[in-house]
Amino acid sequence: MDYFQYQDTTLFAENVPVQQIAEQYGTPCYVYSRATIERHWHAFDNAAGKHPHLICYAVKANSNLGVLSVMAKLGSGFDIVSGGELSRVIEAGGDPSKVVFSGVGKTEQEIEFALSKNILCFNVESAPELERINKVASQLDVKAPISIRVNPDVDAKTHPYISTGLKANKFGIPRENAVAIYKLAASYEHLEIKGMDCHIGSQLTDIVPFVDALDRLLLLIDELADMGIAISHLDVGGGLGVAYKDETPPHPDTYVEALMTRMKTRPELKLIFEPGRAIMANAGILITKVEFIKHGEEKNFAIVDAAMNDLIRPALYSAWQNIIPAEISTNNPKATYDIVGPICETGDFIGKDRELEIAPDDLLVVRSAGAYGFVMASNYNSRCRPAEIIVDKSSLHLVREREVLSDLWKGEHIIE
Ligand SMILES: Cc1ncc(COP(=O)(O)O)c(C=O)c1O
Ligand SMILES: N[C@@H](CCCC[NH3+])C(=O)O
Repeated sequence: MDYFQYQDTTLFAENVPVQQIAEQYGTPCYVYSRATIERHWHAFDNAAGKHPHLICYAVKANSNLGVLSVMAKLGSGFDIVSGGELSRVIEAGGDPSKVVFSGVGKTEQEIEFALSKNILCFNVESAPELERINKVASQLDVKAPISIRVNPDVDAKTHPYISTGLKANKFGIPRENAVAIYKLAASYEHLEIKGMDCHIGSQLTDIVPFVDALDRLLLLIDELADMGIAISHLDVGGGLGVAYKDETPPHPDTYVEALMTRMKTRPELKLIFEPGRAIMANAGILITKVEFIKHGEEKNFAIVDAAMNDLIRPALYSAWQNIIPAEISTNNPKATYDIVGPICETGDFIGKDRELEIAPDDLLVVRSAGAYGFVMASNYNSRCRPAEIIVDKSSLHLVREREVLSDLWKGEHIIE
């Protein structure tokens, strides 16, 4: 079921025509479907069934408070990578005791903040980080719950910029050093070993690397158990891919069920999932308006009001996202366009070589824009960042106002 569908020639977001959203809130704007978010989240949760588990939505994919509040109402946990993300989770009504804290560079202030909120676990990425967490916990006279992020060294076969499970990556502890680091953790008075975690990359479309990684971690858990180090949860990270074009990633339930087959003999070991993209990417669109049509010698350009500052994935990863009209029209000649923004960079494109029948003032919709969209937006070229809206059946909720000019220089000062 797709909640962004045409009825006749008109594209709808749930029960609302996209055109109406643009008229009400202007363009460019991001729109997220509540029903889609909930359906994706439940797909993970239901597939895990009765086995002890927690879905910790990866906040980095889309950290809008409205989105987080939808997730919080479902009883979701959260995977965070900064004090800022923890603050957002709390602000949105999320439960800090369901928060796992990932990331390679946690500061003392962030650790102290997270300890004061009694988070579920720190996913630790290095020996110096263990030492730092122990130090902060001892100052507060508490025990910090920790998990070690083990790098299982499996090739996730994804874009090199978003592959994280290989030896050459900055993330995690190499498999062969894992026992030593767990022993080190056990020696610290203010740490409490809770779990083991991994995250092998993002936009993975094959199930095999996930299962391989899980198998490697389970062997390690057994090895630690023999040494008297008990692990009570296993966090398998995120990374499940989505269909942007013709990819065929496993459905969340197929993915979760594949991992569950390995867990049948371990009813006590709680599983944690950290999906980001799989929940949010196809729950969101970016609406943009065609400003000009420009016919060049070699190319036709549709210059739109969204740019790489609003959605950087095409420019950064050559990512392909579908671009479709809000209203199908046959009044205009069919032509092949590069869809580009107004920013002064050749790399400022949203899509290339797209066949469309469009004219100035038409609305275009960039699909699969709910994850790593607004969160990676910037003010480059002093452009105000777009509005964000959640559609819930026939209701629209403005969950982030479009920036205004004075937001651009907030906190800046001129000198005399
Ligand atoms: C530790 C960790 N967990 C979860 C995620 C979410 O990944 P994805 O959006 O691919 O599910 C990421 C980002 O790749 C991550 O670094
Ligand atoms: N930002 C990336 C994904 C990064 C994953 C972060 N761990 C994307 O848009 O695909």
